[in-house]
Amino acid sequence: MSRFTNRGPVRPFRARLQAAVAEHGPLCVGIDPHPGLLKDWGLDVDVAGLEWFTRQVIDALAGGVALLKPQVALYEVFGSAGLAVLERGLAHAREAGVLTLADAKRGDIGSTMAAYAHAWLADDAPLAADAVTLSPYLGVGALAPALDLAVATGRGVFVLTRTSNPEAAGVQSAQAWVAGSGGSARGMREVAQSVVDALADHNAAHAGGPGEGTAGAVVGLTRGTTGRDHGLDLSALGGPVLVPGLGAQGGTPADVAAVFGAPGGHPGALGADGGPVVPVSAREVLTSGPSHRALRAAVDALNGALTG
Ligand SMILES: O=C(O)c1cc(=O)[nH]c(=O)n1[C@@H]1O[C@H](COP(=O)(O)O)[C@@H](O)[C@H]1O
Repeated sequence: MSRFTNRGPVRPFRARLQAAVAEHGPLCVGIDPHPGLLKDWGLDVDVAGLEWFTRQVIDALAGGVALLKPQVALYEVFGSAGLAVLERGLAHAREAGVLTLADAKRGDIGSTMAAYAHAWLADDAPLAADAVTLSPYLGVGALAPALDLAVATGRGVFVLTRTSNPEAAGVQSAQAWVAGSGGSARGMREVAQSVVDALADHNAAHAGGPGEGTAGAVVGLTRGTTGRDHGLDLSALGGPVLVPGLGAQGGTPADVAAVFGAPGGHPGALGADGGPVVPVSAREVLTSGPSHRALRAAVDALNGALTG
């Protein structure tokens, strides 16, 4: 049965994200159950610990945060039992009314991509989330099954453009020849920018329709970007921007403001219909658990600093 049965028309993911950001602030909290965190929370590093950790984060933060981003890898390490925990966690978050972004970083050739898309974005999929992260190394065009399914089901995708890890620069900053399509011109362009431009073309094709703003970009915040522009032209993106790198990776709320302009989506920085900008923190927030009150306080403090 469709998860949207009896819910009426589905609002596009970006509109739902914008509403959640307006209500709670821009922060996305990563649910990253690292073994060290499980131990710090007094849990065993096993499936029961994973389940308890996941449930506590959701119970503590549903109703207080715009977006939760479970890190799929940290469930996969437990095999099928770990994926079952993730499945139950996604269902619990859905019931609790908090948006979820499955951080699976999928990307493959078209026919396989269709299966990945179904796994994370179809109404009847056990692991369906509100959005999923994608990797464009096989070409942004290869991601079409996911972008199209997200449009059809009112979900979203976040595609890696400039990631927060230093090793990425060699690939993402390389110059690529772009043949030009949609609104983007022919010519040489940074790989990261060519991905942004392809996402902008997708969003432009769905502007004003049910798939508006489906394609988001991941633009990492790192120590290296402090005080500088992120070096991408996001003005035509027309979708949300996920910004990992806060806290454990060295980024601060001041860096978000410096690099992206006003937090939460700034019309001047992203174009009139761009955003919202959604900074991510996992470990920095999670280390304050397992107390629900402390987790919520950590989120409130970060949201305050991001919007202050
Ligand atoms: O797609 C992501 O979420 C992501 C992209 C990126 O460029 N950098 C990055 O750190 N992430 C993810 O964001 C989370 C960051 O976790 P913390 O460094 O603990 O806040 C991890 O789950 C990463 O896999």
